[in-house]
Amino acid sequence: MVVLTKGELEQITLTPSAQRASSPPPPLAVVPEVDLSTAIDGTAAGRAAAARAVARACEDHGFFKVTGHGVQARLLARLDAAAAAFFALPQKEKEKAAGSPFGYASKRIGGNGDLGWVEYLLLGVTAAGAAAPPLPCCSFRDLLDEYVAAVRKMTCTVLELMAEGLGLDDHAAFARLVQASDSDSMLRVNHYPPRPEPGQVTTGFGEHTDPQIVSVLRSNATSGLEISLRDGTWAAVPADDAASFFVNAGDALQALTNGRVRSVRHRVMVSSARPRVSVVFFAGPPLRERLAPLQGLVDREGGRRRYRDFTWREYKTSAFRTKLAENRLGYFETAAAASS
Ligand SMILES: O=C(O)CCC(=O)C(=O)O
Ligand SMILES: [Fe+2]
Repeated sequence: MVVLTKGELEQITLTPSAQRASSPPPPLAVVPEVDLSTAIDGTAAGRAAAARAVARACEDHGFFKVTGHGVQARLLARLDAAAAAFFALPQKEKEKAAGSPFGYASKRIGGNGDLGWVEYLLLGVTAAGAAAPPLPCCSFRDLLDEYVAAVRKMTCTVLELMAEGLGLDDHAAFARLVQASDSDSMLRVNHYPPRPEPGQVTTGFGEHTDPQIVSVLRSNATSGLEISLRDGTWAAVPADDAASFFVNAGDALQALTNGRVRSVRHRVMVSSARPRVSVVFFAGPPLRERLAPLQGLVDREGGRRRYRDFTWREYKTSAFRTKLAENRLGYFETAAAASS
């Protein structure tokens, strides 16, 4: 993997609160693991077991690891190599792909002053694949399309299992939103260079919840990701083996499930001697989609509805005005949820 030597990231001045010079890292998270192969090519009983495992992992943690997903290891290795080659380009070259909201950016996350020790490519995803700006790097663009197709398919399998495991009659309730030709999904490729000062820990990506239904994430087997547990403490996600994916529930799923699945707060802390590269597929609904807690799940709570209806466009407009760390879903809570 590539290390930036004299990049512009090194000129970021982060606030002292973004640094963690001496405090010990948080304990390791126990991340549930679901083997999708039993659902993809297994028996009905295997599928039912995988559905239960996905639903349990969602309800307990909102964060889990999937293996046996069927996405080819060769594709993942090629993507890692292409991402490393892109971020190793001279700054001027990378900036040819700069844009807002999509394209290359460094250190600025969103439009409200959030900074991190990160540079990234944010891409829209269309029915045909990744809507990338012209990228000054070889075959990156074609690979992104291939990757999006494979990961979207796997994400939809996970979402079908989730609906099944949560006991919904409509097993396509979540997956349909991501399969729609106008689904508002995105892909982000993040690069966190190692810190130049030994022992220094810096915020790579400040704490936040992801807006979409789920985010499906993998990295180059490098640590840094941390999740907030139900009691509010932080836990470090053990580095993955570069062949598995992590699934992270987002705000849209929390609303659709009437709060039964929690959108997991997470952040990336950078200390490692290795650069971290992560690739995140954000599976979102169409902008026009009206999201409301699913009736079957509201009924199970004695009719108590925790979120009011909102279109995905409304959520995004509202979230766009906030800082990264804010509780963006709070704005859509009903009085019943706020008082519970
Ligand atoms: O780099 C990571 O592992 C997580 C990044 C992240 O949370 C995001 O892009 O939303
Ligand atoms: Fe995130």
